[in-house]
Amino acid sequence: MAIQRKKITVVGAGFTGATTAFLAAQKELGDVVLLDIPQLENPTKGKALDMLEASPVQGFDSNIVGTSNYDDTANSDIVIITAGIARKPGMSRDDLVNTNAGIVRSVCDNVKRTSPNSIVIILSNPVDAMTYVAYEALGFPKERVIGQSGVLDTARYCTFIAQELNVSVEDVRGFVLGGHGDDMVPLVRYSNVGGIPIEKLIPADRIEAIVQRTRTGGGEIVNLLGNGSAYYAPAASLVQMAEAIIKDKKRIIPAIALLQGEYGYDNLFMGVPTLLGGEGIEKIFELELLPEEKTALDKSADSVRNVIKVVSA
Ligand SMILES: NC(=O)C1=CN([C@@H]2O[C@H](COP(=O)(O)OP(=O)(O)OC[C@H]3O[C@@H](n4cnc5c(N)ncnc54)[C@H](O)[C@@H]3O)[C@@H](O)[C@H]2O)C=CC1
Ligand SMILES: O=C([O-])CC(=O)C(=O)O
Repeated sequence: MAIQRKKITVVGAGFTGATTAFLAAQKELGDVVLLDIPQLENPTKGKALDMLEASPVQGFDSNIVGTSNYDDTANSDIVIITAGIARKPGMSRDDLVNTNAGIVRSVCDNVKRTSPNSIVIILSNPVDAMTYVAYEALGFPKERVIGQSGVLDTARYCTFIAQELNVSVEDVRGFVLGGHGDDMVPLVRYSNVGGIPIEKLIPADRIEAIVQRTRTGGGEIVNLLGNGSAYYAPAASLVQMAEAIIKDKKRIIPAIALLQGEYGYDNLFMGVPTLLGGEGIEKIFELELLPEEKTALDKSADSVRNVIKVVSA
């Protein structure tokens, strides 16, 4: 019997979407369909063809097509949603909420029709609220609606720790809990380098500086770019999540999940450590938090709730 390649659709062929498509193809995760609005059909086809023409040089056999027609995305295994507007200097992610909620809803109506069995990963900001919007619009089981924030936030955190100690990023472990906003919660107590707790290696004031820089890491890039937001690290993060699902790797990865009692929150989408495998979110890990950690997480949860209120009103 012929082996069926996996099919990955990336909705939104802008900076994050195009980069994600290329990275996913380079890793041969499956065949990639890149979709944008009809007004951008030719540029989307052009980007996809350009990527495909890199395949003999890079040595990958994934197919990549560009389209504006959801029929071409039919029966995708994974759909990654990057559609929407990005912020500019002076804006918060929450300023995007109304515009992007409309876009994510309309994208999800199409995904529901054409790829009813897919696992959907949402990137569009404000991403915790957009994951809620997608969940409502798709009507899929909660395991199959996942938001991306924790891989990226953790990657930034680990980058800064590795820089501080001048050690390999490969030996740095940690993770970030909470909403994808300036009050996210990097968990210092669970962070280590080669198994050594970072509190034994980095002075407290420097750890605090790293935590703060992580929280505002997206804004740092927005200010440097001047006309858009980060896309290389976000795309790499999406591809790590897609790979965990496609290869059923059962990785422990922080992701935005629907919380129904976990950490004391009900019906809230927020970043928590999850087990990602072939079924999507196969488990949520609930850690015991110190009172100050729980207070910080409550603050982040309140911020997420306030944004979700805007889109559920
Ligand atoms: N959750 C996270 O960690 C991150 C989230 N983001 C968010 O991802 C989103 C995309 O960012 P970029 O790719 O940099 O923006 P971009 O502006 O480069 O690309 C967005 C693309 O979406 C397309 N689009 C708009 N409406 C659409 C629709 N109805 N159907 C299909 N495509 C549609 C646009 O035409 C555009 O090509 C933004 O909301 C940004 O804030 C970006 C980085 C990290
Ligand atoms: O900062 C932004 O607007 C984009 C984003 O979510 C990030 O890079 O963390």
